[in-house]
Amino acid sequence: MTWSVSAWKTAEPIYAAITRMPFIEELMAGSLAQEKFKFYIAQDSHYLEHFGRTLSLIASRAHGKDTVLEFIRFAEGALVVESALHAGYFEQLGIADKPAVSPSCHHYNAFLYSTAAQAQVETAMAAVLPCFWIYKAVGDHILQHQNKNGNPYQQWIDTYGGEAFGVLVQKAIRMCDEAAETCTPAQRDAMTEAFVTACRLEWLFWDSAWRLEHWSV
Ligand SMILES: Cc1ncc(CO)c(N)n1
Repeated sequence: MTWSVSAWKTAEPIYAAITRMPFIEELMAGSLAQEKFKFYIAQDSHYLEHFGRTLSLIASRAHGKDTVLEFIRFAEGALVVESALHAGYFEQLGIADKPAVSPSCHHYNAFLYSTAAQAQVETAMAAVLPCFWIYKAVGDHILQHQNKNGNPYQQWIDTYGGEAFGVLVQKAIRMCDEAAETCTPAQRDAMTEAFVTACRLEWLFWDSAWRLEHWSV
């Protein structure tokens, strides 16, 4: 069994829980309160900036020029393409200034930075994989089950459920599998642990938007 198949199996209950989250169910129905989506998009624009920086840090540590180049392109995608999507939403939703980073957004980015900086690079690659794979799976899940009539969040759904994002996700999965082949069983376990933690943080990110999370002090 490839590393990615076994990692996904381990994380499957987390993915299943994500598809049942009220944030995702209401996004799919188009009934999600605009306030919650606004909170999500504003935090996600913080997230994507740091995610892009994390990807470039991984690029600099990757083995092999092809992997370096792929991660440079991923970083560019996160910073340029996705921030354009957000700029559109910022205008549409009337978000003037970015709010302070929420605790969960901070936590997720700090996990990615510390893993990218300190863990073995294969583990760092596994830590960023859910950012691709969970979004693709959620995008596909929504496209399959939704009623498309006038959903105000259709652009978001089409971005992650679409073909172009799917190609990137397949590349990210393949590079992790190739990296895992060079690892010992203990190193593969470390990759899986990082993957599962990031899946939990994906859950937390949506949950924090649903709760309009803020710092208590
Ligand atoms: C929190 C989060 N994870 C993953 C993605 C997809 O890149 C995103 N936009 N936001």
